[in-house]
Amino acid sequence: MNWRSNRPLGWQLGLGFTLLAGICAIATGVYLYQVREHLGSNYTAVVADVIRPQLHTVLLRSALEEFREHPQDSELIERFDNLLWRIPQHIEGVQFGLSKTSFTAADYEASLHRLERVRDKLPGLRQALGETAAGAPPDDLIQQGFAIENEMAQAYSRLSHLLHAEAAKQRIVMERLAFGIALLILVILLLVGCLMLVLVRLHHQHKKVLRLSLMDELTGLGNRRYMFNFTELLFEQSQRSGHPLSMALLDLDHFKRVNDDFGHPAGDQVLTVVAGALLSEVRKADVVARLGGEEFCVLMPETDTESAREVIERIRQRVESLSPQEFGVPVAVTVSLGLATVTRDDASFDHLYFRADQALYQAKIKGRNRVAVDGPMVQAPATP
Ligand SMILES: Nc1nc2c(ncn2[C@@H]2O[C@H](COP(=O)(O)OP(=O)(O)OP(=O)(O)O)[C@@H](O)[C@H]2O)c(=O)[nH]1
Repeated sequence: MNWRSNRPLGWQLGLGFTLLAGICAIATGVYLYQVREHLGSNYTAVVADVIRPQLHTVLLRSALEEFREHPQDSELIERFDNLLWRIPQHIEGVQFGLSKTSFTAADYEASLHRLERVRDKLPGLRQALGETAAGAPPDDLIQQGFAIENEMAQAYSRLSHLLHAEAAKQRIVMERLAFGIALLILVILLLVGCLMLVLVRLHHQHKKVLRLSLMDELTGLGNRRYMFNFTELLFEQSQRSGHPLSMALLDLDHFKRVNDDFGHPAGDQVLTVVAGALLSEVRKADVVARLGGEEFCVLMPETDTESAREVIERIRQRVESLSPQEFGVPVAVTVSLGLATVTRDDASFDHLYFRADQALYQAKIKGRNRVAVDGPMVQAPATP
């Protein structure tokens, strides 16, 4: 397993995306700070304040045109008077609205100056209106009225341009902001995706490490730790249910000679072939492990001594029948096996293990290549 090379990958991915997300967050923050002034201004209200008086400018002009035809029309005089009354109110509204925006005074100073002049001229226009109403010719009224209308038209037109330019800027700001937020969301999604990927990989690696920590690398069988994972459980189950549990220990005979005569790699090959043979002779429910060196173990749940003895005898014969071709070296390999089955006297699994080991010892000292059961020998020594 390439455990070492995967660790930096997860670390780099995490760091890379955290940095990217951090940079995006900082950039968005700085940008938001910069555009805050634009977004904070209430331009919509000012636009209304400017458009309304622009309409009154038009009304003023058309009323003045009417005065040429009907100077003493009382309805016209009343309408005109009403317009004059509203002009200062609108000027105040515009002044107030502009003060709430982020415009600097320099942006709208000239326009406000014109509107101030309009306000100053209004009393004179009112007086001219009164004189016209009293029967005087409307020339003075029309002349003063057009002068005021001209000032107002220019002032509101400049303000209108200013607001249009600002609205265009605001639109760009909003577009960039939307883009920035979309980018940020994308980065966050990518970050989450990558983190999930890293977690999945770590989970797989964890499972792999766990599996390898329980596996014998040479033979692919479980190792000593793997076997001890089962022992307590199987032993307790057997004690509780009263069902038999048998344990066999298998040890290769004179294995040292194989190493000495043909080298360690040949010895490894012999161990691997024996492990395969061992595995092929047991049931799926049995637990097979290599305890270390040339020693193996088979745990057989729900198996009494007689049945277990048959199994391990079969294993012994199978190993004995393996050909030198299968080992890759000219050797005849035999194994000795010790068997023990759980009894009422076994206080722990260790005791069962001890008895199986004792039986194995018996098989060895009686001449090897044989099966020994904890207690009496069940198989005659094989021919030397
Ligand atoms: N090739 C190989 N040899 C191993 C491995 N583990 C242990 N051995 C060898 O197995 C041999 C065991 O030798 P001994 O304990 O004397 O046992 P034996 O030669 O089988 O003799 P008996 O068990 O008494 O029949 C030693 O030479 C160890 O070096 C392994 O993984 N690969």
